[in-house]
Amino acid sequence: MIHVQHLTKTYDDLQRGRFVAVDEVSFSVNRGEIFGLLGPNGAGKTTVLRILSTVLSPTSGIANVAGYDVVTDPAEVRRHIGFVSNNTAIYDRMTAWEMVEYFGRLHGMSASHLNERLETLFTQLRMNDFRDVPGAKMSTGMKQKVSIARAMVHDPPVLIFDEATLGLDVLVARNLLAVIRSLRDAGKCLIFSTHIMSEVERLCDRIAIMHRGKILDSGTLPELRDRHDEHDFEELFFGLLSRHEHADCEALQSHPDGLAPVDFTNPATSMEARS
Ligand SMILES: Nc1ncnc2c1ncn2[C@@H]1O[C@H](COP(=O)(O)OP(=O)(O)OP(=O)(O)O)[C@@H](O)[C@H]1O
Repeated sequence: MIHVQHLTKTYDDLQRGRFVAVDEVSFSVNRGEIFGLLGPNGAGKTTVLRILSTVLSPTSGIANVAGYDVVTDPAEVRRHIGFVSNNTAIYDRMTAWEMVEYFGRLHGMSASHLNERLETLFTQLRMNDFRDVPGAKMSTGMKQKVSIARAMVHDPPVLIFDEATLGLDVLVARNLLAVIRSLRDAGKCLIFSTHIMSEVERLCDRIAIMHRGKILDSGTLPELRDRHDEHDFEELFFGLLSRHEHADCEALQSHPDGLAPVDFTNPATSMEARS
């Protein structure tokens, strides 16, 4: 369903010059699978997901979604995906029902089909008790459900969740993870980015660990544990990042203006091992 090969994105940054945000990234995601992209802030997760959703174009490499290339067939790609992030704007004056209906109309759905779909979605996501509540009066949990419903209204086979649990309270985040699991069980292809280790541990069928634009390793949790001879996922993760830092550091030794290594024992480093 999703095939990414040697995907690279560079930005021309005023401060950093030519900056490689995504560096030769390759992975595939199948139907009925949750693929987790795990990495600290700035790893390049959002950039990959924005390329997959056709918002950004790649500098090089291939990204194919549901059989369509993101560069040559962006409209078809958009028809086959739904995108959920943590900062989707919710219109204050529209009710939950109106908002999801509006997005269905944007996808060109007929009135009768749309009505049927809304009934199914509102029941599936348990949104019926707030279908007439306007955006301004919604809780964070309600807003997140509206974001998911409008990403799913056209019933896309691929769903992309970019740091979707960020800022949600524990209960709402837990409900969201349950929704994602049920979508996987219904055969959807899901890609889920986060910096929270326990979320990928509990949710994802396969995991790619990203750092500074590169995938350092990927596989199922048992595969990763075996390969690194480390059962504790947190240890495994930080060990992998540290080894990458040291390798980078050695490569940069001849460059006096090279980047300093990140101290992963420093609490300011943005990773979370939420239980
Ligand atoms: N438009 C841009 N111009 C220059 N650099 C950018 C731009 N967008 C992103 N970057 C840089 O690319 C790198 C990857 O950013 P990206 O947002 O993809 O990371 P991320 O893993 O999603 O982290 P976060 O959770 O912080 O968003 C970062 O160093 C970021 O500063």
